Formats: sequence, structure tokens, C-alpha cells
Amino acid sequence: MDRAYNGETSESETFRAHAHVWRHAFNFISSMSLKCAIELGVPDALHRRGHPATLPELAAALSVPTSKTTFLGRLVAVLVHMGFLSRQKAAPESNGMSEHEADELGFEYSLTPASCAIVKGQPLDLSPIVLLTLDPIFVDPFHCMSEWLKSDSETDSPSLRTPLHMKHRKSMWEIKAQDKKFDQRMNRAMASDGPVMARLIMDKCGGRLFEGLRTAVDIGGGTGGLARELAEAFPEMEWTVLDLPRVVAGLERTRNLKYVGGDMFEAVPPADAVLLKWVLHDWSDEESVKILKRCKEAITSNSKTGKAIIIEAVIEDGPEEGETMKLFYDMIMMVGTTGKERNEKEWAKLLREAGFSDYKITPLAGFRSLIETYT
Ligand SMILES: C[S@@+](CC[C@H](N)C(=O)[O-])C[C@H]1O[C@@H](n2cnc3c(N)ncnc32)[C@H](O)[C@@H]1O
Ligand SMILES: C/C=C/c1ccc(O)c(OC)c1
Repeated sequence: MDRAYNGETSESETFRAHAHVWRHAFNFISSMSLKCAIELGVPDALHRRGHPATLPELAAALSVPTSKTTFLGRLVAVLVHMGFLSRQKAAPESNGMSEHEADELGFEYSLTPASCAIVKGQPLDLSPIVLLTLDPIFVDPFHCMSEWLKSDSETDSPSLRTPLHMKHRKSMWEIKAQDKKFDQRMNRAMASDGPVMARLIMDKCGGRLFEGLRTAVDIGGGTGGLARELAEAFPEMEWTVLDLPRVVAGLERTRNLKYVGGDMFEAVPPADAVLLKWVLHDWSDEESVKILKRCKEAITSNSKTGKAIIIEAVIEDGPEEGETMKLFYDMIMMVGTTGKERNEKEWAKLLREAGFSDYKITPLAGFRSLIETYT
């Protein structure tokens, strides 16, 4: 019999184990409370206000009716607990409340560093990524994970390719092509990561990264969230964003940045540097090698000193808290795409198979790295 059942385990140890289970079972409450706060615009309202708000003031600012104020208070309690709001005792005279009211509602709430990071429209706003991650299109298929794991891929029915496929009877890419709202949500989430990564890349690599290079193309670059920043930082270079025609339709070129609609599995515009951020983790090894081969052709046809620059997680490198994110993104890739997160060995193998020679990994802050590889 297991130690846990034979009485040798101390009670406190058992309770610690139970607490561990409880916490993990209820983790989704944190995710959903965060999602709700973003949808309601809680951080935005406090940011606009510029000073702390009592619960009734917050309710008014969010257009939550008086009949729902106490319910909002229950969400707010969770947000305080999670570190997305801070709570202080309000000075009673500051809000004109009687002492009795102050007992119940005498707190004021303000932003924390974590909620500042999800104020909409701020340069480094993470809220679009949260809303994409917690979209039912991604969350629902997690309920199918066990069923999917037991289904035999050998039968190779397309509907068994991913749990997302199993749930929606379509691939993520088909949904993205058909559902305008989801398409926008995803494009926005990706674009919002651009300025963050551009800043990290410039901090860690500076001008060295593009030294001697005249042209660059961001493959699967979405609406240009990253390329626009880099085009501004490196104005003497010519920049191109390649993405599917409907993603880049109607996007205006700037002085040194243009958009090209196309299919990266077919052809990639020639350039000295090819960028791939958060693209290869969407695809299996076979698919990734195909993309990388197109990239290699694009580089060699243009330059002898060219390189590919891959911005992705490298599993097992970097600090502990980064590791959690890599593991979680690996689940998202497994549930939603045919891709995966890769360790250094797996990256090296992909690059070799696609015909790249050497590579160099520079860890960026957070959970991603920059991989430079040469033709
Ligand atoms: C996860 S997003 C990453 C976007 C961007 N690189 C970033 O990091 O913000 C993947 C991108 O690949 C694009 N994509 C998917 N299939 C493609 C294809 N066959 N050719 C070109 N782009 C493609 C999608 O439209 C999407 O913009
Ligand atoms: C819920 C998140 C979905 C997602 C889908 C494809 C990606 O490449 C990705 O990269 C961060 C995120």
C-alpha cells in the first residue's frame, strides 16, 4: 500500500497534497477571471481614472448596473488575490460615506504592475494574447485531449490530426480563414507581440544582427507587428512581410516596408535575411523543413552572407519560469496545430535537414530565443 494511505504520512503532508490538487483543479478560475477583467475593461477604467476607485465607482466606470455591484465585488476580490488589483482602505471622508457603508465598501482599488501590462492599447499590452489564448476555439478542444490521445493517428483521418480538429472538424487555419472575428483576434494577438520582441531583439543583439544586410523578409509576419518596428529601427534596409493574401490584403506599405501575399510552402521573396517568428512551432518537422528549404532558396539566391533568424522558444534553455511557458505553449501547439516547441537538438536537426550550416542561439528575456542560422 502506498505511504499516503498507511498512516505513516503526517496529516499535514496529506493536506498539502490535497491543497496541491485543489489548486490545480481550480486554476481555470484564475484564467477566466483574468479574461473577464480584460473584457470588462477593469484595468482600462482604472488607468483612465488615474487614481484608485471604490467598488461603486468602478462599477459605474464599467457600466455594471447597481444590481450587479456586489457580484462585481466578488470578481474584484479574486483579482486582488491574483495580484491584478491592489486594495487599500479608503479615507471615509474622501468618498462621503457613512461609517457603516465604509465598513462594507470602504476599500479602494488600483492597478498593479501585472494589470498595467493588460491596459488596452499600451505599447506592450498583453491583453490580445490573453483573449486569444482563452478563446473557446482553443479552450474547448482541451476537453478532447484524452479522447484524441487514445485515437490512432495511423488511420490518418484529418479530423484526428489535432484535438482542435476533433472538436471543430476543421484545422485552426481553416477556422482562421472562415471566421473573420477569430482571424482578427489572432492577427491582433500576434501583432501585439511585435513591439515587445523588437525591443528585446534590439536590446540583446543591437545593430549586429542586420550588419551588412540590405533586405529582410518576415515570413508569416502577419500584419507586420514585428517588421514595422524593425523597419523603423533599420531605416536603411528594405523590409517585406510575407503572409497569406487575405491577412495582408489592404495593408499599406510604408517607405521601406511592403506586404506580399503568398504561400511560404511555395515560394519566399528573395532577401538577405529571412525572419520566422512563431511560425515553425505551428508546423510538424516535415512541414517546417519544407518552409526552411524555401527560406534557404530565398537567401542563397540573393546574398552570400545571408541568414535566417528564427524567434521561438528553445526548450530547456533559460530560467525556470520560462520553462513553464514553454511547456504550456507546447500543449497549445499540440492541441491546436501540427507543431510543437523544440529543444536545441530538435532545432539543430531541422536546420541541418533544410540545408543550413551553422547556428547560434541567443536567449531573449522571457521564454524565447533568437536562432541565427547561415546558408
Ligand atoms: C502564429 S502566427 C505568427 C505571426 C507572426 N510571425 C508573429 O510572430 O507575430 C502564424 C502566421 O503564419 C501565417 N501563415 C500560415 N500559413 C501560411 C502560409 N502557408 N504562408 C504564409 N503565411 C502563413 C498565418 O497567417 C499567421 O500570420
Ligand atoms: C492560443 C494561442 C494560439 C496560438 C496559435 C498559433 C501560434 O503560433 C501561437 O503562437 C504564440 C499561438
